Amino acid sequence: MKHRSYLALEGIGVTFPTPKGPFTALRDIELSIEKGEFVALIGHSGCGKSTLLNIVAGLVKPSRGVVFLDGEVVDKPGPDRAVIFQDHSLLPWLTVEENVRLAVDKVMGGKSRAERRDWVLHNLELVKMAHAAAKRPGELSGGMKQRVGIARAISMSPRVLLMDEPFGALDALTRASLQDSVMAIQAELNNTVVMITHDVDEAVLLADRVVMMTNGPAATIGEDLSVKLPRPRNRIEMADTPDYNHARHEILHFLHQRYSNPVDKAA
Ligand SMILES: Nc1ncnc2c1ncn2[C@@H]1O[C@H](COP(=O)(O)OP(=O)(O)OP(=O)(O)O)[C@@H](O)[C@H]1O
Repeated sequence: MKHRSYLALEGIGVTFPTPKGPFTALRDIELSIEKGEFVALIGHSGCGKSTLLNIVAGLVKPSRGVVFLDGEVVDKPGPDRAVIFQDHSLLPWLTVEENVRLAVDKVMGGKSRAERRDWVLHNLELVKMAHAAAKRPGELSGGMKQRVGIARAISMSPRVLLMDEPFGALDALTRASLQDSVMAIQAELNNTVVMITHDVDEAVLLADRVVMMTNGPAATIGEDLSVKLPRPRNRIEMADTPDYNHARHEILHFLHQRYSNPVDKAA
């Protein structure tokens, strides 16, 4: 029997019906991700990254192909695939603790109230937000809200963590601090992660593999680069190493020479 990876996207294609006729967003996507791998997905705006992530989340149905997770076909959303969006989507009328508890209650229904509370606080500690457990989202900065969003996602112990530009709305310093936290959490939990990013440095810093997508319509995977940098990674020490610069150069070449931004081409 064929070996299938933990997360396997096989022959994925997506065609959307539009008023102007069918629009093929993605074609022939083949992607195999092993358990514990951190994969960054990069490509120009509109190439279909969110569509691909949403297919794994079960929010969009592919027109062709199948997604397998741990041997099972993915065809609907489920708590085994937690999604973190750019917009944290916390409920404003609940406290930080209550927001995370909503997710925990979904997956730990059989556990006692005290056990669930401990688990919520443990996850808030992982993202360094236990001190703000009683606060409401309106009292938090953007970076803090995103930390709570991460706690909510990992508290469900998902099989796959899906992140759609999770730090896109944050300033550079806050972003760096969250990237460091994500690396620390990853070192502890070894989650399987697929993260969309537009940031080349972020992709190289965080990922084991950087999957680069061609421009749409009918976008597909153009390159799949292994990032062989040792962990733990330190952004300052890494910046001067040949391996870091090589990975960065490969991605920049792909994005700005082989598949330059379609908007620039049209100008
Ligand atoms: N429901 C839909 N109906 C029709 N077209 C769609 C639909 N969803 C997405 N598209 C189109 O599919 C293409 C891919 O969209 P998608 O949002 O996945 O791109 P993206 O790479 O995530 O973009 P960005 O980086 O700007 O977020 C775009 O051309 C978009 O207009």
